[in-house]
Amino acid sequence: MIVEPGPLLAAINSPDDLKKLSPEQLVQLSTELREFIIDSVSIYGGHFGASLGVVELTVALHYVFNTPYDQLVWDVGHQAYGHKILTGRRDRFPTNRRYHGMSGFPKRSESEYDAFGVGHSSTSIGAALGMAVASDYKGEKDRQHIAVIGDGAMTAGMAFEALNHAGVANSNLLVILNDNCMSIDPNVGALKEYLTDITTSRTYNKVRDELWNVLGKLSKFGPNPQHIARKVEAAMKATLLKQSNLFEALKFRYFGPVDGHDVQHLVTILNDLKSIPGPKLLHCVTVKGKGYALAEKDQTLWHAPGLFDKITGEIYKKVPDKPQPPKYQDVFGHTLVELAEANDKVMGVTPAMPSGSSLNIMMAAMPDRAFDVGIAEQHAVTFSAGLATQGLVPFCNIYSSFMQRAYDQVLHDVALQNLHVVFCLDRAGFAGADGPTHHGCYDLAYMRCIPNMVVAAPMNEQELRNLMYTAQLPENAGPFTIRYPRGEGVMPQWRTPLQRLAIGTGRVVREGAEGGVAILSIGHIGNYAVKATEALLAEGLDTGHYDMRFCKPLDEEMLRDVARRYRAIVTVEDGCLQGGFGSAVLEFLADHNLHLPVQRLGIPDRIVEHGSQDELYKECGFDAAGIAQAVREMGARVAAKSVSVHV
Ligand SMILES: Cc1ncc(C[n+]2csc(CCOP(=O)(O)OP(=O)(O)O)c2C)c(N)n1
Ligand SMILES: CC(=O)[C@@H](O)[C@H](O)COP(=O)(O)O
Ligand SMILES: [Mg+2]
Repeated sequence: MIVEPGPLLAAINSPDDLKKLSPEQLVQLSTELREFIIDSVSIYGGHFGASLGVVELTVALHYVFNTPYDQLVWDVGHQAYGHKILTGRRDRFPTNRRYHGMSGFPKRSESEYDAFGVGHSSTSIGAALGMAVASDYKGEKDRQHIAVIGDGAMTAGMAFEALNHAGVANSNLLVILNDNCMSIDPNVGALKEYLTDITTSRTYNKVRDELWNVLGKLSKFGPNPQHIARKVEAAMKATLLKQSNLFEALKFRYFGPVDGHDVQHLVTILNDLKSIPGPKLLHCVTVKGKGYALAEKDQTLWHAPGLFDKITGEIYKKVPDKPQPPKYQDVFGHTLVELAEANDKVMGVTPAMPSGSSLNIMMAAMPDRAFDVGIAEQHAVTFSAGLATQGLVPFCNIYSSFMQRAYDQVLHDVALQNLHVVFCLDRAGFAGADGPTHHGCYDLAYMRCIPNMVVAAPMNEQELRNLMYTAQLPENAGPFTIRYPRGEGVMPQWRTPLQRLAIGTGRVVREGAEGGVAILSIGHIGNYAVKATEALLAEGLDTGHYDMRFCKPLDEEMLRDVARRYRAIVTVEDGCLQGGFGSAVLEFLADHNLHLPVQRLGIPDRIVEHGSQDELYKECGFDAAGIAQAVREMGARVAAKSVSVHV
């Protein structure tokens, strides 16, 4: 099905075309752009509410500024669909987030209009400031630099680090704060309260109302005391908002709050701001999901709803004919509550992903023991460390790729002090359609090299539960990482009894023929190895399979047995090959003089783009067919070697 753009939108192939419209036509264009996004996302999927919320802002920005010469940086980039459509990518939209298709986020390699590659939050101000300082250096005085950042992204330390720098850099930087009072879930924290306060101007309104009343009652001010009051009010507003304004305190000129859905007013304001040099912030108030009633109402659900019927609003769900396995994230969420009910030391922490991690289950059941700390991965880790110093056992759940932000905190605040923090890294391995910014490729490698750290990955729901149970036991006090992928596991009946696992022990999935090949897998990808061994058996190749469960410490006894029994090994991980699980196996074999050929399967040393998880496993050669092929090749290799030795 093709989505037809409205007549104005159909004629826009670049911002130059947009600039031919009159300011009055921008209202109609905004309606058409919004319709196009609704139609497209309903059919092709992707992020939804955030782009709807910035339609007018997007139109106004490209209308007023001279992009791409003026540099426009979108924070996170999940709201940039309108930007992509107006900058020559309208007709590519059906490929959005598809394998080999357009990226769901701005990407420098995709368009000159994408000034900065994004996906992770809170980078926009720093990047735009870097561009602004570079322009200063090059003498490009006329060049504008704009960062569009949401209220959620503004909660991160990185955003404040950049504001702190920009305030004294005096470069030509415009920060647009897109304040819709939402993150993916409702935004949290004191900054949110502050923004709500200045948006509704509670303090100012209160003082103004009191003054108004007093003056209205006093006849001694003359026939129209409220005329005087208006003048006083204007002066008071300027003083009150200026003196107490956080951004003004950081040496930004603060403008707003303004209605972010009034496109013509936005054009006027942006034109005015263009001529004001130095750091300035425009506070826009918008509605996430604007223009699609259901998305305005349930903003979390409609952040990225999947495919839906745009008329009825029904979100399509596959109706299975038999019970399906749950998502790993839900197993985490329910199991954590179970553990917390039995152990009053167990706590939960998420940096802004309560729904995505399913920590919201514990937040609802035990609100005093589960915390959304905002988009603040570093803080989430150090906060967890603080809890642990007091004998509590925090489960700090962070998406694997977002944890990259908090590496020093894991090392410095947790591992060095050997604190009992359990890191649950969701979205480990390929994240899928979100692409390289979100793939959790590196965690096995980056966690494995940290002293005191246990690193484990479950192959199924039961193992996730058992690992979580094991991790919180007092005997395992110390840092403990459990990583698992996006999506479903394999066990429809997943509420298995909780069992302690001995640290550093694997599990024999299948004992293969002696002298053959053994597959060593870590985590959920082991299920693809099961399919491979079944296919190989049908060909007469009886292949061993070991679910190692722990990347650190490795099951050394199991490895010695494997080295004795088989003549070659294939390791499989949905993580980077450099320094990951396969590397750990190689190190062990080398360190113990165990000489047998090893083929490592995993994520190669290059950027793997977006696509479905299965497409990416295939691309990297570790789907079931790829694993089976590697075993065949290893089998042939050792067979050839033994023939030549005997000859
Ligand atoms: C470092 C990092 N942590 C978490 C996320 C996940 N994430 C993506 S969008 C988002 C909410 C952003 O809220 P806001 O900036 O207000 O934008 P809105 O969706 O409201 O437009 C979150 C938490 C991320 N992309 N990057
Ligand atoms: C933009 C962003 O970072 C999130 O919206 C992310 O796409 C969520 O990913 P999941 O769908 O895996 O929770
Ligand atoms: Mg927001």
